[in-house]
Amino acid sequence: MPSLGRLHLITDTRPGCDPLAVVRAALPVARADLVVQVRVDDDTTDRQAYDLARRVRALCVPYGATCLVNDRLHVALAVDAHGGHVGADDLPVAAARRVLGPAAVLGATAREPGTAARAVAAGASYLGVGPCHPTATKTGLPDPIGPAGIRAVAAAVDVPVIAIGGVTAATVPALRAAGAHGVAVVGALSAAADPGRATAELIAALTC
Ligand SMILES: Cc1ncc(COP(=O)(O)OP(=O)(O)O)c(N)n1
Ligand SMILES: Cc1ncsc1CCOP(=O)(O)O
Ligand SMILES: [Mg+2]
Repeated sequence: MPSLGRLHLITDTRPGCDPLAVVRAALPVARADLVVQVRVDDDTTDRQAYDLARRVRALCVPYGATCLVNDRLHVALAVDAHGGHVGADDLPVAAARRVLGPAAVLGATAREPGTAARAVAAGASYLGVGPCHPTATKTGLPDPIGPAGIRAVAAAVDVPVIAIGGVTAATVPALRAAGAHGVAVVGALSAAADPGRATAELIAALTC
């Protein structure tokens, strides 16, 4: 399995956002270090999710970037994405691995070592761990776990840990020092005035 990119761009499809514009800006900067996770609102139709995922995959491939689909693994298969990401409200990791097959990239959400270890045992290729810091992007989240939470999970598993939740370029160094392989962001890129420059700042923090 190829190494996993360090910067995970999670698409923001809220009103006023242009997810494809952000992806187009990030790709020439992050190239193969970019993972684009197609995440849509719950009220988005499968057809809309399919159309977005198909276009994201087509943009990613020439740069060697990875295209994943959040939650909707049938859409991941339909567009021949590189894999998917599941959490507690999605297919169990073992079932997701059966759906995607052994070669796919499969991410799972965890926030403590026990869940993390079980997800890896069930077939997760990487873990999305958080929320690390406060975020308004997703509601109903548990309390942030901070770099200490990342450290506890990273010590318990041998797959890449991707820190998520309130991540900015300024918070990357502490998350990396705690053991994170990379980070996942929504707002740091979707709300950036210059997503290309914001991508460069995140990549610099991830690779220095
Ligand atoms: C990299 C990464 N980590 C965590 C999540 C959250 O996934 P999940 O818990 O399934 O919640 P939703 O994203 O489906 O609302 C993620 N998407 N990516
Ligand atoms: C989907 C998700 N899961 C945990 S936090 C989060 C949203 C992260 O968004 P942001 O990077 O804007 O804090
Ligand atoms: Mg989910």
